[in-house]
Amino acid sequence: MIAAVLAGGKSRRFGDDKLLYKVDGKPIVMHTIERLLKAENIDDVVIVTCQEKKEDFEALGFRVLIDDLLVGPIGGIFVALKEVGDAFIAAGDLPLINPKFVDYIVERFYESKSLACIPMWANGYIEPLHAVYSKDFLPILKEQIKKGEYMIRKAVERVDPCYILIDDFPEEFKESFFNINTKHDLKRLLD
Ligand SMILES: Nc1nc2c(ncn2[C@@H]2O[C@H](COP(=O)(O)OP(=O)(O)OP(=O)(O)O)[C@@H](O)[C@H]2O)c(=O)[nH]1
Repeated sequence: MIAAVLAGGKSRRFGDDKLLYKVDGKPIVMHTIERLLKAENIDDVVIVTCQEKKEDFEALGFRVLIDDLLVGPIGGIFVALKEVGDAFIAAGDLPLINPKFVDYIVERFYESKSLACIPMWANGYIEPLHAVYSKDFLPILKEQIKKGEYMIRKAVERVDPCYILIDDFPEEFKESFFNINTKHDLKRLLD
């Protein structure tokens, strides 16, 4: 399966583009990508970003898809599924993403035959940017985007997704969801 890394965000909370910010000599997005490529079920990575950042991300050596909807992550997922079919969708700012957990989610997706396989916390909060979606989810995304309803949760609730209860997993799997929003979040990575 292809992993599509969303990289069309504004990084308002971070300041400059957080995905290109270097930690240990490597852009944060490369930390995410290298871990994704360690997953046995991931064959390759594509990056979904806006036209202006195309070259910056191409320089990393991966295929870049252009998202010109720019309506938030839901638009990035739409572009990815349209271009590559079923995909593991990951935010670019997940430097601790766990390859074994990624493999587990992909396996559950194949077994469940659902349109989406999404991790969920016990309080009902979902992690839609660390999840697998089927290309058959495209018409639902299209309708939601057309309506101006950009919350991924709303699209997901229209199908019967396979939810994976995160709380049942060990700490190293939970770390997979640690994401960078501000410069302060970098501290945990560097510790
Ligand atoms: N392709 C694409 N990716 C997006 C879009 N919006 C956000 N992303 C990506 O989705 C992931 C999560 O984004 P956020 O951290 O919530 O948003 P952000 O815009 O990057 O950051 P803030 O401006 O601080 O909210 C990041 O990897 C973003 O690059 C979009 O419109 N298109």
